[in-house]
Amino acid sequence: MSFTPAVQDPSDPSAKPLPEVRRVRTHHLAQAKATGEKFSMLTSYDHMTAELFDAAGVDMLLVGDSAGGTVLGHTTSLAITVEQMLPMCAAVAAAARRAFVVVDLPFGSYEESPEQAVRTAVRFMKEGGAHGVKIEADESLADHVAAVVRAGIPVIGHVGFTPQSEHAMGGYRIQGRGEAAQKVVDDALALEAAGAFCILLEMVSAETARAVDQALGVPTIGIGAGSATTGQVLVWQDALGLNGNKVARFVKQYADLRSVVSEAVGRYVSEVRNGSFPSEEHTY
Ligand SMILES: Nc1nc(=O)c2c([nH]1)NC[C@@H]1CN(c3ccc(C(=O)N[C@@H](CCC(=O)O)C(=O)O)cc3)CN21
Ligand SMILES: CC(C)C(=O)C(=O)O
Ligand SMILES: [Mg+2]
Repeated sequence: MSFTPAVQDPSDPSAKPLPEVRRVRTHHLAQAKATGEKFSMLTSYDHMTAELFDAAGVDMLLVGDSAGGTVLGHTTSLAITVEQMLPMCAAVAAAARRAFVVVDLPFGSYEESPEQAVRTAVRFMKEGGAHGVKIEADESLADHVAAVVRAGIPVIGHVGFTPQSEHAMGGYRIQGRGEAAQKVVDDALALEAAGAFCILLEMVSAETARAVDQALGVPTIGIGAGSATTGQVLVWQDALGLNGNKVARFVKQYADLRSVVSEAVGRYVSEVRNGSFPSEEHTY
């Protein structure tokens, strides 16, 4: 998405001072669907990656509950709490100049009632500085989404494979195959009717994702959902090759940060061991 310049080469001598950056807004994402432009989303859980990804032109930053795995070392999406995610959200929001910052409502923080969903979403907007929230929901939670929307909070509805329901779904499985495609379409339509400004599709066939995108007026974001969606999202540690675990087939690795970091840290360790660091120039 290109409505405002996002990237500038700092070594370009003809570069003008950075213009005021215009924030990505929900209507820009709606426009992108209308004009056939694509937009990018990447997760971020801290200030420095948020600043980097924002400056590199990422349109939306997601403070995902995937932080449970990538930051806290959990093996499930179920354990991370609101109290753990709030400071991550605040750190990302403080760094994002252009990107639209979305935070996941974690498992257990929105299912009880529309009131609970509003209360949690308000905390992320107020204390976390988020610009919107993402809620894993099907048709049956549409009234929770509607209540959050009524509070003036932009909501992304997350359908298809929803990791917080992994036990109910029988594990990490591709959703919406064959006859199950209609359920994904119905869930997405119900969340759109509830006021969601965007629908995220996780691990559904490209065919199902295309059907959902065509059925909806609002834009879609995909992860493991093919290329028909208006936006794409990946977990940053997966996309940049920092994740040492096996990553899903939908991940493309744009860098190999593990080898960059291992090599650099290895040199640091050996220079400390052999006394060559610190040298004169790093000494007062
Ligand atoms: N680091 C990380 N990356 C993610 O993409 C991610 C998270 N964490 N946490 C929350 C959810 C869970 N996600 C995942 C994680 C793994 C698979 C996976 O292992 N998929 C396999 C099997 C799919 C199948 O055939 O049913 C694959 O090889 O793609 C899928 C989605 C996506 N999200
Ligand atoms: C994988 C994305 C969509 C997510 O929900 C997360 O990072 O938690
Ligand atoms: Mg999530």
